Amino acid sequence: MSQPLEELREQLDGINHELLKLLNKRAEIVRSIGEIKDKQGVPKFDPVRERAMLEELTRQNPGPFKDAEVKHIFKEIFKASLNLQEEDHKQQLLVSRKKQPENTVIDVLGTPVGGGSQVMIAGPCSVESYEQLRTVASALKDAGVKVMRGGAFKPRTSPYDFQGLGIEGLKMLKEVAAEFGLATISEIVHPAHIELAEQYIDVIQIGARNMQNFELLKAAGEANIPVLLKRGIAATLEEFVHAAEYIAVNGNSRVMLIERGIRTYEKWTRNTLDISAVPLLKQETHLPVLVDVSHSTGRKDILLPCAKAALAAGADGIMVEVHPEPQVALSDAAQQLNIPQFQELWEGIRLSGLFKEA
Ligand SMILES: C=C(O[C@@H]1C=C(C(=O)O)C=C[C@H]1O)C(=O)O
Repeated sequence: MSQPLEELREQLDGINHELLKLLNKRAEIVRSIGEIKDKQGVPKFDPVRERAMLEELTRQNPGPFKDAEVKHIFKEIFKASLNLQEEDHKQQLLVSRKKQPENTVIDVLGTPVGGGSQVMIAGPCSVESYEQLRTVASALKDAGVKVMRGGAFKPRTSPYDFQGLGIEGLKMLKEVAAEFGLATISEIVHPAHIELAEQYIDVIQIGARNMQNFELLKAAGEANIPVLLKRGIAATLEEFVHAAEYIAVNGNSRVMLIERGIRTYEKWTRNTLDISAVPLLKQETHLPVLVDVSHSTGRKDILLPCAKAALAAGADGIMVEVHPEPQVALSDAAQQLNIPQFQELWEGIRLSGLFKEA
C-alpha cells in the first residue's frame, strides 16, 4: 500500500532542507573559489569546468530525471554560483556602493560635487588664447558658474588637427581661473604630466579615449587632486567602473564619472547619450555622476532637453562646451555654444527646477 500523501510530503520537506543545506554549503565553496580567482585575476566563468561537471553528472544519473532536466537544474546552480561570485567581487570594489553606501562628495575649490546639489561645468573645448579664455571665464563668472573646463592637450582623430597648447594652455587656465575665481578642469593624456598638472588645474580629466589607458589611470590614482573620468566611446559600464577602480585602488578616491555618449549606429547625434548610465552608475557606485551633453550630442539644439533628462535621471552635474566664436573654434566648432546660447541654456536649466545649486 502506498504511503499517505502527508507522509510523502514530510519526506520531501526533509529532503528539501537537506538540499538547502547542501546548496548553501556548496555556495560557500563557490565563494572561496571566487576569492581565489579574484587574487589570480582570472575570469569567474569557467565553461570547461562546468561542462565537465555536467558530463559527469549525466553519466552518474540514475533517473527518473532525464539528463536534460539534470543539466538544466545544475546550470541554474552554476548561474547562481557565478552571480554570487560577481556580487562578492563588486563588494570588494572600492568604488562600489556595496563597499560604501554613502555618496562620495568631492570638493572642487569649495563647490561640492555629488552631495545632492548639482554642478555646471562649462568652457571651451580647447584653450586657444588668453583673450578667448578670459571672455568665457568672465561670462561664466557672471552666470554664477564656478567650474570651467578647457582643453590644453587634445587627443584628436587626425594628427593634422589642432593638438592643443599643452603646458601653455594649462598656464593660461591657471592665470585666468585665478583672475575670475573659478575652478578648472583639463584633460591630461600622459602619466608624466599628472604631477605637473596639479600645479595648474583643480581637476584632472581623463578623456574617453584614455578610459582604459591603465598607466594613466594608475598615475591619476597617485594625484592629489580629483579626477573626472570620461566613459569610453564604446565602454561598457562594467569597464567604466573598473577604470575608476584603477584610480581609486592606486590611492585617489576623488573620482567623478562622466557619461559623454557612446558610439552607436545613430547618425543624427555625434554619440548616443546613454541616460540609463546615470541611475545605474549611481546605483552601483558611490561616485558623483555627471553628463557631458556637448560631446554626447555633438549638437547645440537639443542640449536643454538632454540636460533636463540627465538631471531628472540623477546626474550630479552637467558639462557644456562654450566658446566666444564657435564658428572659428579650433576644435568641436559644431557643438560649442556661444555665450548668449549658453546663457539661454543655463537659464532653461535653472528654470527647470531640476538643478539644485550648492
Ligand atoms: C566555482 C567555480 O566558478 C564557477 C561556478 C561553477 C560552479 O558553480 O560549480 C563552476 C565553474 C565556474 O563557472 C569554479 O570555477 O569552480
